[in-house]
Amino acid sequence: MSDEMNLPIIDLSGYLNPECPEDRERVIAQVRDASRQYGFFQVQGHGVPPSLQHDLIRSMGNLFSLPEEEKLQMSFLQNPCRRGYEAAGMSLREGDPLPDSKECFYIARDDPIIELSGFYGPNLWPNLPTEDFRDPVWKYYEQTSELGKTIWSILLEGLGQPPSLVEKFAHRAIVPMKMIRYPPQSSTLPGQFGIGAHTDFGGVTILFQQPGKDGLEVWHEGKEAWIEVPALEDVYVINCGDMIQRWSGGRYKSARHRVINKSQGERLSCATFWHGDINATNPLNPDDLNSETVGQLLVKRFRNQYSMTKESIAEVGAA
Ligand SMILES: O=C(O)CCC(=O)C(=O)O
Ligand SMILES: [Fe+2]
Repeated sequence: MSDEMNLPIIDLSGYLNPECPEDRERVIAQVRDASRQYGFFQVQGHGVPPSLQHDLIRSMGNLFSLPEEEKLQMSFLQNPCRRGYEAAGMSLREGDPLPDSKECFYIARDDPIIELSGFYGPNLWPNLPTEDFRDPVWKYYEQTSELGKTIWSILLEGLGQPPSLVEKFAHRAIVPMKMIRYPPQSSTLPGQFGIGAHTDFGGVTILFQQPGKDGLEVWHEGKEAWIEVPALEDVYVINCGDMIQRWSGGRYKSARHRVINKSQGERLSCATFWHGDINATNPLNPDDLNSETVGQLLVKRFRNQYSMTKESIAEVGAA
């Protein structure tokens, strides 16, 4: 069941380049209200150039059209830092009848040395000319990573905190980026989702939908309805993950969402997840009894999917 509701579109330029103090305050209030009501909102005036968004789409096309065999050689399951390729049909959520139809490619911070169970380490890059993938994708990563941190500052200000509080958990922030391809719905099985209903588990998600390729739906608890989020040119979808919901004492929501590819052909999207430092605990409430860190959350998420050793789990302090 869908509904007439729309997620607000917020113009971030009032925060990034304010002409008067009211501009910033307006954006902070809009972000706060949307995060309370929906856990989701859309933004324009975000500063990521459209040309870079187009370069990302082109690069993702180059990657996903590589032969399946070559993609499988980059499997993230064989990579010590969980970077690389996830084939279609590999994610099955509890309660879903069928696995997701999506295929993905993961990158993250690029560190020369593998540390802390691979949460820090080098990326894996496909064998494509650098201008056809690595350069534009990295540029895009850096820009959306910056945007993620800015959104965190705005969210913190909405809770009456100074924007600089973000620096407390941004020393070597964990920021994975997931490039996603959804096959045409006609080539999926009946009842199969592009990505089944889930909440994001961590911090801020910066989601880019290929313009015109609708498919994202967000659950509105109050109305008990799925809100369709159109894929608009130069507009990002932002949402709060479970960690934000917890850190904010429930003031900001982490809303369930899913993807059913509504376009005729394939659909591309890209999610940058700005979580925070691996050992970060709730900066809003040092007395929070649930002091789960970003690293512990990540381990929880991954331990079913990967064979993580006891030692590597202990390294990030997760029993
Ligand atoms: O592709 C999309 O529109 C949403 C992706 C998503 O929800 C996720 O990767 O967590
Ligand atoms: Fe998600």
